[in-house]
Amino acid sequence: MALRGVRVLELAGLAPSPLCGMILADFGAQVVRVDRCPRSAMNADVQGRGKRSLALDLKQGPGAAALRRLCRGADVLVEPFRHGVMEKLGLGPKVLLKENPKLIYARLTGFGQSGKYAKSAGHDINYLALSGVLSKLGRKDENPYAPVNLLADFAGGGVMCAMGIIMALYERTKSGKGQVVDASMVEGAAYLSSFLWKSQNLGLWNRLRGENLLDSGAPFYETYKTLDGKFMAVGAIEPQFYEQLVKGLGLDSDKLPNQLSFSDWPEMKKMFAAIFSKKTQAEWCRIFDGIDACVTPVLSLDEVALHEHNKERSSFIKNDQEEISPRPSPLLSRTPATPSPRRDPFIGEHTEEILLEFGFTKEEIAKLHSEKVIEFNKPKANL
Ligand SMILES: C[C@H](CCC[C@H](C)C(=O)SCCNC(=O)CCNC(=O)[C@H](O)C(C)(C)COP(=O)(O)OP(=O)(O)OC[C@H]1O[C@@H](n2cnc3c(N)ncnc32)[C@H](O)[C@@H]1OP(=O)(O)O)[C@H]1CC[C@H]2[C@@H]3[C@H](O)C[C@@H]4C[C@H](O)CC[C@]4(C)[C@H]3C[C@H](O)[C@]12C
Repeated sequence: MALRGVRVLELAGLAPSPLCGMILADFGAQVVRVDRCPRSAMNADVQGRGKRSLALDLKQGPGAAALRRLCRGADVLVEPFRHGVMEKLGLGPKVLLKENPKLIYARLTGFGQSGKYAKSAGHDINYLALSGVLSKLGRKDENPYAPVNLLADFAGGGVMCAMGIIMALYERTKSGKGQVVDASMVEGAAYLSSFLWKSQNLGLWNRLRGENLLDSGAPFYETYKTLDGKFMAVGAIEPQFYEQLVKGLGLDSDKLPNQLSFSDWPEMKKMFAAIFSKKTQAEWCRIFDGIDACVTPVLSLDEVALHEHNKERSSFIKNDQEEISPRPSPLLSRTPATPSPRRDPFIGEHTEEILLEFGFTKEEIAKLHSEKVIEFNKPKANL
């Protein structure tokens, strides 16, 4: 696997950093999630695939010292806290990079390691708002709408951070040096949305939110409800695909307004909606499958794995617990990801084995355990 042999320490955080760690684990890295200790009531990380868990109290001196020792044997550290927390623990980049100059020290935050908000709390919607991107999302005459926590937390956060780590690992193969990856979700969300800025002069965004080509303004770039209460997604932008769409709907384009006649779009949408509501999703699929009209069914999370296209590519996988989730992407031809089929780790499940691997003696481990700096959580063997 592409990242085989890379040793990652992921300090347990909320959604973004766990995705970053899971991506690295899926592509072969050995990821140790450092969980808080004493253990919190529930494990909030639902992206623990392929990771192992070490429960370590960083607020106790021996706990912070233990993490420093772990970092001396690691390639990557991912920390998900607001700016200044690691420094307060005596675990800032200056300390850890001095002890291990090859360490990739990834800092995944909302606002970055500097600036007015660096120490402020926030969540996806706040970062998306500050990036400018949220202002472009939403339907006509409605408030801006954040698409779940996908754009800042995951696309602009976890994925961007993983990309930064992998770039720093590649650079290290030439320089032999580590560095700090300052991954701000505000900047990550904005960066992946560069198209919004770069296409300003194309006339794509001249109108109010929800009245443009790609933001639910156009009748040919929209979702429509079907007779059975499901939906079809229409993305027929180019004239040749739009022509196929019109034909599939049983209309004659010669009798319709010009495709790009903005003022006619609202009426066109009503007409398309009325037509789509007359047939079931399956009936529309029989009409549009196989023709270039850019029309696809809106599938639920339960349906995706059963769709023939996704089945043919094994785009969704099942783990030992019969849980379905997306296969890691992209698909590398020679060294594909091999996502673990095992359940996610319990907090502290691997504390002892990890410390032994990193050179701690049994006596040292016993002392840390007696001082409640670490916790063990060996699951009961299934009898
Ligand atoms: C699923 C829900 C989340 C959805 C995603 C949401 C929409 C997001 O946007 S997540 C992205 C949040 N932002 C960032 O990650 C940016 C960077 N991080 C931060 O800005 C902050 O961490 C923060 C704002 C997110 C949180 O601030 P907080 O003050 O809590 O923490 P920090 O200032 O960073 O400091 C960390 C402190 O912790 C100490 N620490 C860390 N590790 C250790 C350790 N190993 N040992 C000892 N101490 C440690 C560190 O020293 C710091 O201490 P100080 O503060 O004293 O310096 C989920 C959203 C809410 C979840 C639910 C909730 O948490 C309650 C339950 C908790 C339970 O455990 C699980 C079930 C919950 C119901 C839980 C369920 C879900 O996870 C949520 C709903």
